[in-house]
Amino acid sequence: MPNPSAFLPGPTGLGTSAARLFAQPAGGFAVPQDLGCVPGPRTVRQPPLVFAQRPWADGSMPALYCPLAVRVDHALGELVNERLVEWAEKIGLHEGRIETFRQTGFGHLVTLAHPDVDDPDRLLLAGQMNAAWWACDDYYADETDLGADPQLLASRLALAMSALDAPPPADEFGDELEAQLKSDPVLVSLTSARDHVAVHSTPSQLARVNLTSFQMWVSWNAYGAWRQSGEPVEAWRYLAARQHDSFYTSMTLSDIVGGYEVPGNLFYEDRVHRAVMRAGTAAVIVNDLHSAIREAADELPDCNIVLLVAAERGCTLREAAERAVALHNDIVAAFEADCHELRAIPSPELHHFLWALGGWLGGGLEWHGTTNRYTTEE
Ligand SMILES: CC(C)=CCC/C(C)=C(\C)COP(=O)(O)OP(=O)(O)O
Repeated sequence: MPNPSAFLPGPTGLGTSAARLFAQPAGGFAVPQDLGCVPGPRTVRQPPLVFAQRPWADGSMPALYCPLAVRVDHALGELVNERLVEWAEKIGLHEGRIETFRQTGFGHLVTLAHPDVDDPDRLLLAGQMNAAWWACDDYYADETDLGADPQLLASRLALAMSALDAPPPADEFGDELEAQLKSDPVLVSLTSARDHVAVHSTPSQLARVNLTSFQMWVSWNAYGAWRQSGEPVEAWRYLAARQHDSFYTSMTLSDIVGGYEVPGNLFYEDRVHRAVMRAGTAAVIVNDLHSAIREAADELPDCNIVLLVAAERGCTLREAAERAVALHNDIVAAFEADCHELRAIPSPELHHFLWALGGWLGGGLEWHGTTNRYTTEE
């Protein structure tokens, strides 16, 4: 892969020298006490992240400042993707659309996004969880021709919560719920993916995945309400909701897939939380940039930062996309600075996790540029 920084000018602010993340721990603030850090070296593959100006789409847009993909292993991605397709077929997810699902390549996404992990089974759990979230997104929230309906959204998402976190038995009421949960492949996919996550996670990590899903769905309910009322949505309001509806959700899997745990009190420590949110938001702006055209085509267009900025400012889609790129780049530069600052916290798990977020950013951009999800019509 060519190094884009070789032919594109680098940014003038943060990260310009930055080819090497984590080379120099920064000091300057007190190390929090009692955060449950587990000291000690880890022997995992973590080559230094290389932040660079990366061309995207047809190369005519301003570059995205983002780590390079750490690992591009097509054969491993294909293996994970085929296992994911087998799983989807078994539970009836995407019936009649399985070839489209195969081509979307979520197995490739997770292989790119978790570059520290070679184990196909651990990558599969990420593929299953992401595929299940995306199935909710497509069938419940976004794709009108797949049955998404804003009037049904909140009720469907309430059941999705039960699919991830089933209530205790409640006599005949519980039986009815169980029958419902088994009747919809989207819900089955959530339960099945969650069960696989549970095999590899601590109770606290599993609860983190559940609760992060639920907070994401609150934002989806807001989008559903906006679609129903037809009220104009300001870009700032959308971005605020997007914070909890971002690839932050996917990134909560990174330590589970990697076989370690960022302790809860560290994961939710303010500065760490902000860094993780920045990474999730930057990654999802990449998604909005790639999906703007497809989302505009739905009869009930989806919220998307490019479309909203264009509508709000009366500018062209290209100008709006340029604004989104600039925002993305600022957020990634701030994330990069966070990573340097957080080196001062003596937790190998945290350092691994921050590295993994950078890996996710790099792999996520790679996948968005290669999947056919945003380029082909069904
Ligand atoms: C975490 C996860 C995979 C959730 C699915 C929904 C989500 C946050 C995205 C994939 C990004 O949002 P969007 O709905 O715009 O995604 P698509 O453009 O439909 O792929």
